[in-house]
Amino acid sequence: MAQKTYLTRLKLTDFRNYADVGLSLDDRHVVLTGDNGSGKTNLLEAVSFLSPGRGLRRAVLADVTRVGAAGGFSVFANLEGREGEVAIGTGVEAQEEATGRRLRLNGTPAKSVEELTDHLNVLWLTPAMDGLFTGGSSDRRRFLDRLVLSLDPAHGRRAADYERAMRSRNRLLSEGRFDPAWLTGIEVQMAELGIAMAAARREMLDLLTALIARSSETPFPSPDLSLSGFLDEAGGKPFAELEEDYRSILQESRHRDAAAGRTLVGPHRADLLVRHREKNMEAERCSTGEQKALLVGLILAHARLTGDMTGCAPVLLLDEIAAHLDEGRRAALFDLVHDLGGQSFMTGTDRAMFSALGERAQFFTVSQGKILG
Ligand SMILES: Nc1ncnc2c1ncn2[C@@H]1O[C@H](COP(=O)(O)OP(=O)(O)OP(=O)(O)O)[C@@H](O)[C@H]1O
Repeated sequence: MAQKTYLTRLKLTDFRNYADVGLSLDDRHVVLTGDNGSGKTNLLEAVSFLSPGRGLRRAVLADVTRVGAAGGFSVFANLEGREGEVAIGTGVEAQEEATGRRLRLNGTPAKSVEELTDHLNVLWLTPAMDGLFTGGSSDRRRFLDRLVLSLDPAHGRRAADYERAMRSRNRLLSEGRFDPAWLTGIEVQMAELGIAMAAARREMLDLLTALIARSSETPFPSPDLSLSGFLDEAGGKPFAELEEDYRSILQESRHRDAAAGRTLVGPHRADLLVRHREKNMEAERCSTGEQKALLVGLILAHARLTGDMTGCAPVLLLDEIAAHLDEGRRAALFDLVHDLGGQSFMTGTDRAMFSALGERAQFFTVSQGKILG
């Protein structure tokens, strides 16, 4: 059984519609109910700031600070983390909003937000992700990379370095500076990073596929997962060969890329393909309800994999998860979430929808930026 990581306290200052709120928690799941616009998703977003990145809304920091506040916001959390008790503080001061948020661990400034993953993993499912299968490939790629990140924290750095190298190559090509030594240097770096990124994605999907194959049946369909759009014929080729393949593709496509104004081949063009296994149908052709169920199945499988691989069950943020499920499916979902062994935060407008959780959850009512017990 994976170790449980859980929040024991959360305090928000000038965060979205919260001026100043504190919440004391035990290790059970957290159910937040309240009217539309009361602040439920905002609270989940605050918890998502306990992981690297821009949180579950991919927010611009300036939008997070409460309208009307003097400037800046903060999120403080105490948690029982992977390495024991830890106090996490993150936020920005008024004048820093453009530069990125600060992070303190036990009162000491952290070197980078990646250090958060030493203490916990936070995963989420929100209604904004409902269009994942029908929308553009960049959303699926971002989704895929977040899945990888929870198992392989170095993936974020690799992807950022790859993007940076690609941007410098694009700049050189667009300026017509075909300096072979310079371009080759960048392309070697892109090949190394790009193949490492592709390999990390593939490895995560292989692990997830194996986990799904050995899981017992649930009311949520099994997703079949694959990648396309970058070195699709790679098969079991060794890394060094793949790097050389990609490097020579880059070299040969300099003029084509210069004309296109972008790099046409690379892991930044890959796509996550999802199929509904039982129906043998692409996810984008499934009904809205089936797509949601597939996504739930995928997130739960990934949460389990994260627990298995890291030894720590993730904190799971499930926004409006119960809304469209019948009573039986809702109860089954709660059992599956509980079996993951972690602390989950769930939101909805109606407390009665969560009654099947019983004593497994602590309940709060959210009202106009206030939290009532
Ligand atoms: N920076 C901000 N300052 C003040 N209020 C904000 C800020 N950003 C968002 N809000 C407000 O916060 C309110 C609560 O939003 P939130 O998305 O948390 O609601 P919710 O309870 O999840 O509602 P729903 O059930 O409709 O999803 C919204 O009315 C929104 O306008």
